[in-house]
Amino acid sequence: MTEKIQHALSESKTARWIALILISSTMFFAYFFVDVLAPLQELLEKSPTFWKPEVFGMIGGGEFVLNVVAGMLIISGIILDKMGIRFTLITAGLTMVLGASLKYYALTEGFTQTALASFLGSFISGIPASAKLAMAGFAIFGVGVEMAGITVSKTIVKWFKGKEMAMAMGLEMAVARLGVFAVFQLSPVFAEMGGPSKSVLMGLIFLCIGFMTFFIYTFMDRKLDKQLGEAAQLEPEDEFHLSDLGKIFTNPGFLTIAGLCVLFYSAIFPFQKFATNMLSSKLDISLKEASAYFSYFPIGAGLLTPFIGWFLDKKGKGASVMLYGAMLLVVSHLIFALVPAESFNTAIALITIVILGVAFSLVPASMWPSVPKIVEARYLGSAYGCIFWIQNIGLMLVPMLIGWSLSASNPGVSEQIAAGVEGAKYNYMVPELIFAGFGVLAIGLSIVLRVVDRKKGYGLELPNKK
Ligand SMILES: N[C@@H](Cc1c[nH]cn1)C(=O)NCC(=O)O
Repeated sequence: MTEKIQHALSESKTARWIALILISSTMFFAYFFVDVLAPLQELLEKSPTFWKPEVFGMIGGGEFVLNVVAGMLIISGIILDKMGIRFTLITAGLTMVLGASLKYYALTEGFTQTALASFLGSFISGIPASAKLAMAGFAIFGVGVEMAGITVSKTIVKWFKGKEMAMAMGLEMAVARLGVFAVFQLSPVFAEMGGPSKSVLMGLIFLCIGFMTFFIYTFMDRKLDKQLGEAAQLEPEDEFHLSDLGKIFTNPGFLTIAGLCVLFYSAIFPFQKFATNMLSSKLDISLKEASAYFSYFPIGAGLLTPFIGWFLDKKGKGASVMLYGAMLLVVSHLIFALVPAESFNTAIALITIVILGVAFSLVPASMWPSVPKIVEARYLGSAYGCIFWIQNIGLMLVPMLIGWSLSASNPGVSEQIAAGVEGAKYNYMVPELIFAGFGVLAIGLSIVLRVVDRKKGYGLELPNKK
């Protein structure tokens, strides 16, 4: 058995990195689609869609509805542990393409003429028919993207455990963040060519390419499993049981990391949806320019993440790094909230984006490789599923909260924007203070995590590389 492991494909550096490139490429396209409408908030507020900030926030949160309410993320984790990596990757890829196709259809002219559009427009008149269908499509896509995320994490553990695991996870996230960079650069350009539906169509085409890279990877995965043979087969007592969910939800390390995860990411991903409009309002610049500035946030974070991962593999200090990330998160959101528009300029905006980008590399780089240290390998997929489920509750509700708080703290502005009033813009102080509040709570939980780690001996401060 030892010999089999020694000759396994995962022992070849080249094979490991090829596997990583293939699965990361899909995540590039998936993250592109996640934020494809983010730079287009103001366009969507106007004709023909008329999506107010609350509706825009609801669509953003809608991505996570099925994962949270129907428990799809927990089910995805169980599917992963029971059915394996190959089956789950293909299912995730197809689900993303299906959901994205629906979202695209919702924004086409063709849809507005259909009986479905009349039916969807016949109830809850504050939410346009296009928004309702787009939300349904995005919710289906959301099941796929989260299923893909947990499967990719488990796949990286399979190939890199005991080797360059944090660095590999960091690189995967870097490639995914490049997808966010690309979308903030390209989505406004595509929208100029044919409106928001053109941007979504391009995102859909990219997702089809992403499905192909997942598919190609499955051949490597099959080969690795064949080579490992019985070494890869779990003993009956090692199999995943439903009762393991109880173990996950009573594990103090898991609960603290999950809490930290929902707080931290609630101040990042929902912020991404509103950041273009916030920068454009605060700096008084066009959406295209604001979107281009903001694109440096994911790319900066992405470039730094593998280096932080490399450091964590060599030196450890994972729990402390999460604390520093939470601190930087608070600093950046407080700058966005409290520096008045008259003093806020491009330099301050870029410096603040860099601070937030550093936070966005410190926390993910240390958080995801920490999970295999606190749970057993046989239910690792379910543990990732459960963490993402808790995270998705925040990602579902926070965009709605932010959209609502933006409208409530700026009475009459959305009506002015829809009517095309020159110079009408939002003040983002209240939403930014809400984001900073999540960061403060995340600092508290990072401190708790360090205490729990010391008490339970998870080794979160130890290097990953043996
Ligand atoms: N929930 C996942 C994937 C995701 C990205 N945007 C919305 N959902 C996640 O948080 N992955 C970890 C990361 O740091 O990207």
